[in-house]
Amino acid sequence: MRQVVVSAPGVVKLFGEHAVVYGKPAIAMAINKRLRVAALPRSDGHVKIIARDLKAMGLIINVAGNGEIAIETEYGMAMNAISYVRTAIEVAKKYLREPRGVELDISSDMPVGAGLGTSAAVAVASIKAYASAFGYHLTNDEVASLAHEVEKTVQGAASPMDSTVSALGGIHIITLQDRSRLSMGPLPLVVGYVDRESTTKDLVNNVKELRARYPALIGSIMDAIGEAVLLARNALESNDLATVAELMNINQGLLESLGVSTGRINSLIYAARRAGALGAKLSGAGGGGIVIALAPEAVKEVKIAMEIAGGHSFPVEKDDEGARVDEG
Ligand SMILES: Nc1ncnc2c1ncn2[C@@H]1O[C@H](COP(=O)(O)OP(=O)(O)O)[C@@H](O)[C@H]1O
Ligand SMILES: C[C@@](O)(CCOP(=O)(O)O)CC(=O)O
Ligand SMILES: [Mg+2]
Repeated sequence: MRQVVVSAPGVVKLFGEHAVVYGKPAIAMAINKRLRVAALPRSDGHVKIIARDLKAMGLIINVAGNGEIAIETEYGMAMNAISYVRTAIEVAKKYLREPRGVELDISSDMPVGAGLGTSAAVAVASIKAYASAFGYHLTNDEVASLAHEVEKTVQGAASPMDSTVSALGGIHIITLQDRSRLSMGPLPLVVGYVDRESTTKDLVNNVKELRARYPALIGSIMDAIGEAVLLARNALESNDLATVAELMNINQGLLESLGVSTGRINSLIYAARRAGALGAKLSGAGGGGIVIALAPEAVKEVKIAMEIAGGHSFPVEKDDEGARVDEG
């Protein structure tokens, strides 16, 4: 029995979120913020999940007459919160054909459910940690496709974007069938974030409903997002940051028209642009959550401006390494 610790990076979506679910390309980058899963095999066959970053949901506290305290959380909410990890273990067990018990202890550098791809990172790290704890070596390609299965199962419709980039690291242009790693210089991004009320699953579903109501119109918006992604690829590869930033602003306008931006997100975006960001957009499913700002000359100013506008903020860089065994 040995403990194994695996980490996987978070993912910022530079271009193309939502439209990627409908077959358009998207560009996403692994960042230097990680989620870690320590896996320890158990001989009793039980799966125990210690999720240190999840907030207790629907807390029920019962204090008896004798002072004894019983604490519960609302069952359905707790099951939802843990659904990615549970499904990751189910998928890994099926793949390894040898169900075994494990204790998973999860901790993360990132806000949960804000657009940094933590659902994919937790699936990637849990699958790799579970397999490694029992002596199986899964390649990061295998982990990527298993984690995509997890995202599809829990989210409903899900692209392979976050699962691929978290497993492999670096920056990739991705479609439903294909991916290619981009080679480019450093990209100085500042993340700002506000709380997100909805999950990615709900936001993807909102866009699906909008598309069903206005198929041609939403189809053209998604075509335009796809076009922006292709232009952005060229700009990134030729290190033309001014064009990258301009395309980020255009992509933001298109996301706004898909109904996934919010007033608070827009406040951060405009604050970042006023403070010197060349481009800023929401990143991920939206509905709150994170904004990314490209500010080569004004990282500090943009960080402060987004904080004054009511967000939390931190700079991020590209991480070329994907999922890795850190210990064990
Ligand atoms: N540290 C964590 N521990 C356990 N589960 C996590 C953790 N981080 C994320 N998750 C899972 O991922 C879900 C958030 O996924 P999602 O709504 O897709 O947002 P995002 O992927 O942008 O962070 C959480 O509700 C939880 O199920
Ligand atoms: C909206 C979407 O394009 C990205 C969602 O990213 P996140 O879960 O918000 O980090 C959905 C997907 O690609 O599966
Ligand atoms: Mg997610």
